[in-house]
Amino acid sequence: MIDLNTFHTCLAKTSARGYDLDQKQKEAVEYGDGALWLLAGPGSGKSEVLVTRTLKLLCVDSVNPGSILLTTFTDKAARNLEDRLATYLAALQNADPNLKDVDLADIRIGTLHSLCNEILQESRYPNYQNVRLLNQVEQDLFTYQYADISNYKDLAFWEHFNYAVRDWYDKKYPPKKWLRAKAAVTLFNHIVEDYVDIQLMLNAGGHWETLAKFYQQYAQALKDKYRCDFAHLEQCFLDFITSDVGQNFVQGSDQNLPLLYVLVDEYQDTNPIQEQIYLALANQPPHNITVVGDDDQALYRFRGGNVTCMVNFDKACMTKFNESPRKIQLDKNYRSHPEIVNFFNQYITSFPEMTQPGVRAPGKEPVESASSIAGAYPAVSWIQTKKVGDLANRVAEFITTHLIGDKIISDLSQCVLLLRSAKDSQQNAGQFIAAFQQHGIPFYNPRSKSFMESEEVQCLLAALVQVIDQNHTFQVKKDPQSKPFSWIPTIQQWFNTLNSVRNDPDIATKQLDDYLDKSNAELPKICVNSLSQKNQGRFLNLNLLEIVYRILSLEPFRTWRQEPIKNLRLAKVTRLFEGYNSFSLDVLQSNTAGNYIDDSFLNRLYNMYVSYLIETGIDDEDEEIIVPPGYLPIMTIHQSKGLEFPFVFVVMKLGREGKVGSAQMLEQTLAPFRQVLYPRATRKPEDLAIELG
Ligand SMILES: Nc1ncnc2c1ncn2[C@@H]1O[C@H](COP(=O)(O)OP(=O)(O)OP(=O)(O)O)[C@@H](O)[C@H]1O
Repeated sequence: MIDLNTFHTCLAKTSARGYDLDQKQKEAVEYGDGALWLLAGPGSGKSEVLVTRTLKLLCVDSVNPGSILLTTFTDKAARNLEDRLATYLAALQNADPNLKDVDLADIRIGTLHSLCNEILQESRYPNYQNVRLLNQVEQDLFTYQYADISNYKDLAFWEHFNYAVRDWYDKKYPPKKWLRAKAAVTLFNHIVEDYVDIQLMLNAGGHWETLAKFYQQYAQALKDKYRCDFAHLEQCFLDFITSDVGQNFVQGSDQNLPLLYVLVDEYQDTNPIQEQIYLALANQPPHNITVVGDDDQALYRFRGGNVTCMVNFDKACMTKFNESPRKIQLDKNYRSHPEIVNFFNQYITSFPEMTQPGVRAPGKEPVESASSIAGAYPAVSWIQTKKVGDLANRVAEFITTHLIGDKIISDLSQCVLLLRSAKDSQQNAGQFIAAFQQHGIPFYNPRSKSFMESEEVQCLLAALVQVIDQNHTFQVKKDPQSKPFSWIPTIQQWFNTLNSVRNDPDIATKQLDDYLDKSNAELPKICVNSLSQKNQGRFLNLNLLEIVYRILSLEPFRTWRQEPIKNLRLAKVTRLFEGYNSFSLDVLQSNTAGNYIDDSFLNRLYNMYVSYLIETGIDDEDEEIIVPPGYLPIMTIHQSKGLEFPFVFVVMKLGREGKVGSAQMLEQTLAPFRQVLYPRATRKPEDLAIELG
């Protein structure tokens, strides 16, 4: 294989990384056997080090790729690791043809969920046989349909867990069914991910006991119906890995190589059950586990990420392996101007809560500036106004007169505007968009419209409703209290959007018009005619998903699907229908006379599925954003993760830092029920630390 010096020299070439690693980075790459705890500051090259360490194992130490598991928090980050590995390996293979047999395809690389699923299937683990893995939407639908908690209307119970209920405005009444189902999903996921001892919760009595029983019913329903959600996938994997069969997997067998190295990126976003999994995977001496993360960049608390795992990795190793990990702090920042680094150091310790013992990783030194960016200019400054509109105007003026006027940037895509939400409503990006338009600043805001507000999604849904509900019966549907359903105006809005598209002379809608007219008249007839065919009764062998596919094959959807953002959204609707379809609830049915689709079918569709889309909204945070030249991008901090910009505007409300978020409330209230690996402190504030460019 290749020797260490040649390895470093080759990667430092411009054809690969383009710079040599510093001493601490190299130390981390070269570290031998045992647990390694890499505490990294922002822009300190942590992913770079993890990738280089993996390659060093492969190319210098000749470790078989099949013995390495490399994981991170999101699919996007996993793809990024894969890309870097492939680029650098190609450079190494060029330098040394002996490395040509190193095959990255054999590394187990991906998010933990994807790896757990893959390994359990490969190993044919009996408890995970013939199980359908539910995605987020399917878990919501499952809970709505099969979890008893969704029908539980006890006001005192929901008040007790009110921090888990989103958008519950009228607290005089229990939350509506969809809000209850969504809150239940949050609570159940946390129970599993926080590694809660359900017996402790049962013993606690009162609302906790009620919750524990509801959880047990939900977990049983999953089993009975051969479904599994992501949190239970992790639990199942932990059971597997700690079983004899699982130990065979870790130690190697005829079927697979032993798992010798576990490397985890973004460890600050790990949750307690994942922590258990990683420790179990590395349970064999010499415990080759490397974790990399920055406890000041824990962004995914709302998805169950729990920064205490990163902060206490030493305690976890001591408890589990009776050994301390080697701690290396990557404390040089290669990305930002020294003034930004200074600002960051002060900002992060400016909250009293962040200086409490056990809240940040022990002995963490301030970040040192090491970037080549220099110059005596105010690298950090702020604009403070009372009204958002004034702020938006000042930002727009700053961009036109200073950044462009003084030639600080050569292209708008070198800046980014970061907001809590990029939606174009007044309280979010709306006033910035107005100010940019006024100042002639082209902007790129792919998430300006929420998923459900976008033209293509509304048209697709309206077209589907038009096909199956030709009489627009949705307009007169009433809830159990005989009040019109709150989602009716939204469906009407979809129709307004569809009609304006159909009336637009510049958009080709002939195919769609024909299909809608024809299917409208024919669909119920086909349903009723199938009565005579092969005992199909009044059911038609056609489901909603097939109608969705049909609509998508017509203009204007064909053209829309050529546009990446629209295509992503349309594909997502299709996936949503696939999820709905998997419940086998949507068998199309007509009335006996064959002139309209049966009401019970429509009621289920509207009450369960359409109201889900409308009331809970769809999250499209994770899609990759590619910023086009010439445009100023607007995005959320989560969307910007992994991207670099020379100039960053961060919009924040002063004073919100002390607010306790719902995820944090969950973390704190569940803490007494958690199975204790070691004692840990929890953080008080929302702890959102962000890096300026
Ligand atoms: N030793 C080094 N010399 C010069 N540049 C470096 C060095 N190490 C890292 N960099 C550069 O610093 C930047 C940050 O690297 P990388 O993206 O790996 O950091 P990170 O710690 O994962 O970032 P983040 O904090 O955003 O997660 C990159 O542009 C990288 O090329």
